[in-house]
Amino acid sequence: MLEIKALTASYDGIHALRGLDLRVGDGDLVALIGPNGAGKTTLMNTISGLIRPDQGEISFDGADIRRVSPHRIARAGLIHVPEGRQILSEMSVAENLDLGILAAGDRRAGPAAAARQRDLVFDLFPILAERRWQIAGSLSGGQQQMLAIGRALMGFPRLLMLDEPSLGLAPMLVSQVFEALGRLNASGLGILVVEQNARRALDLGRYAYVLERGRVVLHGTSEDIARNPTVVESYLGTLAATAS
Ligand SMILES: Nc1ncnc2c1ncn2[C@@H]1O[C@H](COP(=O)(O)OP(=O)(O)OP(=O)(O)O)[C@@H](O)[C@H]1O
Repeated sequence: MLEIKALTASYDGIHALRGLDLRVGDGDLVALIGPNGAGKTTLMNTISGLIRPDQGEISFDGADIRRVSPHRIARAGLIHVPEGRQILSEMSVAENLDLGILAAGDRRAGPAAAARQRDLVFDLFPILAERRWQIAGSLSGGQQQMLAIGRALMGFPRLLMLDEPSLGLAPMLVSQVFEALGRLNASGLGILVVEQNARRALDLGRYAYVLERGRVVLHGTSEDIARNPTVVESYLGTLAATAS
């Protein structure tokens, strides 16, 4: 589904991605972990067309998307929930969800399919149904994250990319959001998720990539990564004390 080869990207000549390979198959749930500055956000922004790569390949369903605009990438079914959520805080929950339909473009199904998709979002996050007429900016951080995911779902994604969906969320809300991601994946949706907390990432994903300084330094099944001595020492050991 998503295939990345030898990808490089930079900011004003400073390399952020240095020859990165990654693959997300149909219906996979893949977690990206790594320290601050490893390039996780840059990778997501490059995949979704917000940053032009210097070199390398990015293909989605076999099509080269390196020079494709972000809205066309979303139309193809690759939808990005950026870090910081970026919901429209002056608009209601319902209006934010309706805007998500635009991402589907030509793939947009009729009103009946959109209504079914809205029901799916409300089933996944019942609080959004309760608050559908509320101004989005008045939601809690966790509810805003649910809205950001809900809005992305309204674009009928085939691969959903999420950048740190747990950032700033209370542990109970993290569990709710991750449980929702697990349910979506079980229904066939491909998911690529950046998660700062390695323990959570490995619990969530079936497959994981560890990024450091713009490169993949390790990848494998979550069980294998969780047993890797370097990961245990660098990520799990120190995080065990702070993990919720
Ligand atoms: N807009 C920017 N301008 C210049 N350099 C940037 C910019 N954004 C990121 N960088 C640099 O690119 C590298 C990768 O950053 P990136 O934000 O992709 O890492 P990350 O793994 O997502 O880290 P974090 O967990 O802190 O978000 C870092 O060295 C960072 O300082």
